[in-house]
Amino acid sequence: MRNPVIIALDFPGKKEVEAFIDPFVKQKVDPFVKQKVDPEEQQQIWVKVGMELYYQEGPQLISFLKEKGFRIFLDLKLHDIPTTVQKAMNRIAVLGVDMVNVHAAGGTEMMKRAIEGLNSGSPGARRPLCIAVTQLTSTSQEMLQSELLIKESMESTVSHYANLAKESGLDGVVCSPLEVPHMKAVCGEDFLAVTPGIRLSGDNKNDQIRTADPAGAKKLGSDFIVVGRSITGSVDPLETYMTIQKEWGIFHETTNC
Ligand SMILES: O=C(O)c1cc(=O)[nH]c(=O)n1[C@@H]1O[C@H](COP(=O)(O)O)[C@@H](O)[C@H]1O
Repeated sequence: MRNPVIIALDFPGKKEVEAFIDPFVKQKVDPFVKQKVDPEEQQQIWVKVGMELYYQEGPQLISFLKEKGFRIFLDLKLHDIPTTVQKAMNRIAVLGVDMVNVHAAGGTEMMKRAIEGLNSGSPGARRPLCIAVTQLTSTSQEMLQSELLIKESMESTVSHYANLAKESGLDGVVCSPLEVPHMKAVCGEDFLAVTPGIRLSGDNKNDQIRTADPAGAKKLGSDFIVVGRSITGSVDPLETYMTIQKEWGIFHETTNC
């Protein structure tokens, strides 16, 4: 079964989140919207809570979203010395979120200790998936070379960071859909590719550089797509979510449509 689209809740506070999720909750929308499916097969909607929202609302917002039945990717992109990251991950695990992330640039020791922190904070429970940001989707090949002084291609750099993440015991990486085939060839099909930088054709790219549309991301092998402004900034977010789910292929693999 495909993973549903992850909606990036990039809002300043809970008030805006409540207004946004209201139609989703009211219609009890699931990723197979408008299709009759066996309730057993229904999946929960995934949302991503990032720095802006979490720094404003804190752990209470996570409890609120969990009570509403959402699955949660807590995107705080940890990047610090290993001990600090381990201790922070122990606290994050206690929140009971489904997915968390670090920057692979923190190195293998930091990533291993992130997993240790998550394990120690999830006794008896399944630890959250932990993925590593390889290169932000706002970084261009030109920036990679001129600002970060990385001479390799974007694809090789992403795959190298992904390999370090795999060696450190992580579950996958964040990259753009464009690097997924190379990354999977290096790390294997089972190593997760979570890909932001998703735009519908005609959408403003804003600050994203390495982008693809949902169908393109599917073709390139992404496991999860993360979509923010294309949904949150649209006139009818629920309708746009459904359109993206369809392009992403949810219907295709679960119904006869
Ligand atoms: O880790 C992330 O989620 C992330 C990594 C990355 O390389 N690029 C990236 O855009 N993101 C996040 O994905 C979301 C993309 O939002 P939109 O550009 O509005 O679709 C934002 O919340 C970003 O913080």
